[in-house]
Amino acid sequence: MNRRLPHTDTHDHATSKISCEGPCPVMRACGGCEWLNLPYRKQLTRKQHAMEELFGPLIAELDLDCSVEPVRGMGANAGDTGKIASPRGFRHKAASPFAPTGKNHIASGFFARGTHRIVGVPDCCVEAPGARAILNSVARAAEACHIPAYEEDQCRGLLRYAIVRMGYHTDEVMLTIVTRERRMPHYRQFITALQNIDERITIVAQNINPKMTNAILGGESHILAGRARMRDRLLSCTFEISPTAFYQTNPEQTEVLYQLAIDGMDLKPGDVLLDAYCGSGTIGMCAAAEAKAAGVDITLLGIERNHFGVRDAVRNAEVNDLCDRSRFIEADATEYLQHAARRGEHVDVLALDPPRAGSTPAFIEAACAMAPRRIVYISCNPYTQERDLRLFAQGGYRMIRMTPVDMFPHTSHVETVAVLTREKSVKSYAYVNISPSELGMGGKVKKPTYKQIQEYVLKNHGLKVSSLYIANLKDELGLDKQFSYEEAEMSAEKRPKCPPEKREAILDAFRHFGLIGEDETEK
Ligand SMILES: C[S@@+](CC[C@H](N)C(=O)[O-])C[C@H]1O[C@@H](n2cnc3c(N)ncnc32)[C@H](O)[C@@H]1O
Repeated sequence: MNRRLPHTDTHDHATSKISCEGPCPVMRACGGCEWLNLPYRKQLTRKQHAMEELFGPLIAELDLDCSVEPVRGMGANAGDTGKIASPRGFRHKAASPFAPTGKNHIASGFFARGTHRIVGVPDCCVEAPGARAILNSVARAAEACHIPAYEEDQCRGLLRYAIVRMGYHTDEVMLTIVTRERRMPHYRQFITALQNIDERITIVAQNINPKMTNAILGGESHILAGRARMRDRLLSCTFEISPTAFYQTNPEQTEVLYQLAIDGMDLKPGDVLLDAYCGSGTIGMCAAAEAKAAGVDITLLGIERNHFGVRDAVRNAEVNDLCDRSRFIEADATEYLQHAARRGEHVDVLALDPPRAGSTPAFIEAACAMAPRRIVYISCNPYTQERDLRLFAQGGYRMIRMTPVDMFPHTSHVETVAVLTREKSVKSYAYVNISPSELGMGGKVKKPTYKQIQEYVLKNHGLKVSSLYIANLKDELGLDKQFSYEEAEMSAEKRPKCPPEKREAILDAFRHFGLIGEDETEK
């Protein structure tokens, strides 16, 4: 690859460098760092209070023997009193949209809050040094090569975004351009210009997004120059990352987050660790590597629905010499867990790190039925996590640790790590869910599926009902011979209690599907 020192951006709007020590001149327009003017200690105090307010009632209601631990902030002094330096340069992934402005000029920067108007940003103090300069230089390279920028409102033009990922423990940089279509004029000249932006660029990739959407990435990607993946390290592992696979943006705090998760797993020799929503397999592999270094061999299973994430995870297992005892599966986490629970698969420790929407009731139900000794729930949205923790509690899990981590200084976002253990008094029970024939995967469907019953109840009563509630009622009415609480040795007190309105709604669905007669309300 050609090597040249970084460009100097010569455009008017880009010549005045933002001092990362002073106030940010585009803070109001950009809206990305709403707390930038608040001293860092105050930010941490606010986050701590918000988490105590959120999880306090849950801890009190369930009479849990834990409290919200002090938020792990950035910087060595984050836990002490006194002034804490305001974190800078911690975002190792940055993106810029592009738009044409005037004759052969391309604007780069951020979309002004709630609009498609681009605010020029010569430098950004929360991004890793050099990241913004690379993004702005992509616009200059496109101008030089006559690559038209995309017009959001008209859906025409070519160059939509650029995304840059800067290594944390390595000096590698991956640059991905997002275009409306694959074909580009002056293709070779443009790739060379991109490679020449910064000597650290080891990969130039192209992602194609033809859709009129606010999502940055489209479904198709390929490498234009350099290697297929960039390398970085987290804790004791090396990771190879594809252009579109998920990889955390704040690596310094990711190590704090992962270490808390690993400590919470308390892995023992021979354990099976299931890492759900595993991305490129980073949490599970860091845990397996740390255990291995301590002479504790475990088996690791990762579940992820992003094809590229799974491909990277398989490759990363090889890179970290963990492939004999690890497997990564491309699947929807809920569907996988339901099948695994039905097959009676064994898991000792479950780690889950779902997206902001949180996990699903069906995932949690199946997870509880599999009865792992520990569950470590890492969350980027504590509000959906709190909702899910209530379901885990109903399934017999007690939270023993709750630690917030500040992954996104200058914003109100907090990530959290919850460690749960299984209550000793909870007996295992048989897991019932949609059978393969009910899913239309074989055999003739004669009865309504659990899913059909759930959909009917949601549509006609506006209620979400779990398959365990349906199974419970089927068992009570003698409608299902596949499952019996008696056989599962589950006493009446331990069975899930279906609220009366849900019970009526399920009975209505049974009537609708002809499972019980019109006048059969109770048996
Ligand atoms: C917050 S990220 C965590 C990734 C990884 N644990 C890490 O720390 O890098 C959430 C991941 O869940 C994946 N995901 C989202 N929905 C999913 C689903 N229904 N089933 C499986 N994976 C899913 C996303 O592709 C993403 O990789």
